[in-house]
Amino acid sequence: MTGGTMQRTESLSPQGLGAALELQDVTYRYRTGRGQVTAAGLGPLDLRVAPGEFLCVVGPSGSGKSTLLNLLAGFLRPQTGDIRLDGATVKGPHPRLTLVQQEAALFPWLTVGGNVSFGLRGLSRAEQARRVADALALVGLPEMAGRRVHELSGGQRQRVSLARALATRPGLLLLDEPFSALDVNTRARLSSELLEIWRAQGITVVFVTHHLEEALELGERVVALRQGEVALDAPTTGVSLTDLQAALG
Ligand SMILES: Nc1ncnc2c1ncn2[C@@H]1O[C@H](COP(=O)(O)OP(=O)(O)OP(=O)(O)O)[C@@H](O)[C@H]1O
Repeated sequence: MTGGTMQRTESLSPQGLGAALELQDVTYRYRTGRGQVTAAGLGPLDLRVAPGEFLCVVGPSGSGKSTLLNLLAGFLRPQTGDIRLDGATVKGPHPRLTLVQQEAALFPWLTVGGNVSFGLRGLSRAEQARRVADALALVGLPEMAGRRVHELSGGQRQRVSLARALATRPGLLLLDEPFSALDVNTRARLSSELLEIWRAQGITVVFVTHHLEEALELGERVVALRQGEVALDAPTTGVSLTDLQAALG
């Protein structure tokens, strides 16, 4: 583990939503159709992310970023080691964490509000309505609950996708290239909005991106993956673009 990340308690909001994440000796190797283990995958990986920390993960295509996110989200189970969220092993999709993907996967037959409340079944109608309103306000779409998804721009769809994730009040927000399909200006606006939300909510964030500059601008800390292993893990204040490029080879 590097750089004092577990001491960063000052970014915790009073709500203290952020979860602690810990990966210990995690490996995952893909198998061929015949069940033979390949060299492709991830690990062995040790990583700790402190409550309320904003970690960016970068790496070239095939370096293991999606594998890492799928492991963190509980969609894949590690073949060795342990992934713990607030001390408890992640054994599958977990209510304290949520994943926002590159393309907003919204249900076209539901309204914006219906999409945002989708993960809130089981809560009272009043609580669902409150959370939908709060989440849409957080992403800057306060009046959009009744709108149809097909009426939205790409940036608005991604905002709704983020609102849907935030409405579940996650402790850990996983983001997989969430803005890469958007134009440069929308991307910059959404990035700064995400930072504001993170500061206000104190959520732990793991943000995967191809863009090294984006990682350095957004994250408090950056992990660079290369062929499934950590090539660099450091606070972004102490890393230059050249350092990152050099680490990735
Ligand atoms: N379903 C799969 N079966 C076999 N190998 C896989 C599978 N998915 C990924 N891999 C391999 O595992 C390694 C890591 O892939 P992964 O998708 O995690 O990389 P990535 O960094 O997310 O790439 P990209 O940026 O292109 O999405 C690569 O060598 C890839 O070819």
